[in-house]
Amino acid sequence: MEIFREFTFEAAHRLPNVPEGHKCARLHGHSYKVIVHVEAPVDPEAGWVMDFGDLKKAFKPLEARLDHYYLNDIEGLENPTSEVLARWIWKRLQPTLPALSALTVRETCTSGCTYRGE
Ligand SMILES: Nc1nc2c(c(=O)[nH]1)N=C([C@H](O)[C@H](O)COP(=O)(O)OP(=O)(O)OP(=O)(O)O)CN2
Ligand SMILES: [Zn+2]
Repeated sequence: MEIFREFTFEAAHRLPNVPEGHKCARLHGHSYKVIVHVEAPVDPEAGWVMDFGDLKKAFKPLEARLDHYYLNDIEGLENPTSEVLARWIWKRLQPTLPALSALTVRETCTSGCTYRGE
């Protein structure tokens, strides 16, 4: 079964590689939403895949690194598109969450991406 937990953080960014005149070349911010999915069998004794609280603990260091920062200043996020950010988070979360199955990064209510580690 697959479970998920949603996290939010606020951050500023600009996209340095967009075509000239693109609005996203300008400094702006987002209330990012990250949805972390974990897939594993339901433990028959506990009745859950894993404790949502442990998911929260696993994401905490990432939230601390991203919340209220200028993403372009962070190593690996010099071009902080949703896609780059999803891969960046995956790489850092997967070692502590080996059952990580999908990661959705939403920049706005209507835009985002889902990464499955491919
Ligand atoms: N594939 C991607 N396209 C875009 C990304 C991205 O990360 N991956 N990022 C942006 C910008 O960061 C932009 O801030 C968000 O884009 P957009 O959805 O266009 O945002 P708006 O809220 O301004 O949308 P409108 O409906 O036009 O108001 C751009 N593209
Ligand atoms: Zn943006």
